[in-house]
Amino acid sequence: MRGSGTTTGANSSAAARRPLTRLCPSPRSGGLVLIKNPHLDTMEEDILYHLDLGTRTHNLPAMFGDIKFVCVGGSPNRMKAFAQFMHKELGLEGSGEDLADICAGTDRYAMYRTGPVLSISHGMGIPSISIMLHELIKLLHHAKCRDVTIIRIGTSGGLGIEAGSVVITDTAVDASFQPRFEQVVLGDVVVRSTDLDRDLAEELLACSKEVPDFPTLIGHTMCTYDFYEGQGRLDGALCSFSSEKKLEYLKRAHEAGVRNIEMESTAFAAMCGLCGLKAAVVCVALLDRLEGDQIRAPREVLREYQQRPQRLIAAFIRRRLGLHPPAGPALPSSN
Ligand SMILES: O=P(O)(O)O[C@@H]1C[C@H](O)[C@@H](CO)O1
Ligand SMILES: O=c1cc[nH]c(=O)[nH]1
Repeated sequence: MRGSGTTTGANSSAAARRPLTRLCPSPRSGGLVLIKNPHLDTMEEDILYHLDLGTRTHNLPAMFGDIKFVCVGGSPNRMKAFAQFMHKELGLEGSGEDLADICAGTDRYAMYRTGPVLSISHGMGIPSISIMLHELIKLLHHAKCRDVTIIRIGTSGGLGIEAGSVVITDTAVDASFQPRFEQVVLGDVVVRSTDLDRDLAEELLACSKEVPDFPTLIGHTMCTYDFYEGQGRLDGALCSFSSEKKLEYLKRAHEAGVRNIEMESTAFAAMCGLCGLKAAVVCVALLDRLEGDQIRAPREVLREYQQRPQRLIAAFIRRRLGLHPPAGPALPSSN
């Protein structure tokens, strides 16, 4: 049974860590989403402010109760393109071009649904994805969704892999290569596990055989709080280290099993894992960070790279729904 984490005082040593037991999950969820907040039961209404949805204003079970796949990614346009692509891949009526943004009342996040698939943007970085996930997980809970699989489809910097490769994360690690997510709660550091679903990662790797025109691999994903110094880049507005130190760090990451670097996976893995959601992270590498820092590939090439995780996830969802073998060579639109 997973607890919600261990705590340390913000300045105390690791030895002082003690388990946080008050929010332990029930082991029997029956496929429902597990909410680890006793206060929610006492609320008459829950306003999902950043999604522009709420339990009084919307019939969440009717709107979302049959959702089985949730896909998240940084960019609103990418997640719209993914929903439209999935609409075609599922053979649903109409072109899918007119799918409406369910969160149109706010410009924080964008959300689209097609069939049993929900596609949502989360912005850049842990604070942004964390806010979205709090509200999304509560939405799935209020809607009484069951057996939901959630996948982050993103971009990343590769480590020792060819640009355009797709990495399925087995373990999300922090910038010290540890499988943990640290969140400050009431001044204490709460440490949460970043386990992802191994079987799901293997299932996705098996599906990658259906999209053989790019390399797909399983590896650790390093999650950082910044794109520039935080990822060992020499090209930010600030840089406090040498090119030798940078390469030494990235090589150590590679030796620890890291194959790509992005900015959301530890928070995503920790929050989804604690709430009983089967979760995966699938990101394309836009460059090999052992070869440089700047993303130099032309926009067209980058657009095609971004479609790769989408195509893999489409093959996975089709397979799960029994819509196998895959349809023709459709491609997501250019976002
Ligand atoms: O899902 P995306 O492609 O936004 O994820 C990565 C990590 C950061 O959010 C962003 C940095 O460019 O890309
Ligand atoms: O290098 C990269 C590319 C995309 N996203 C990241 O976080 N890092």
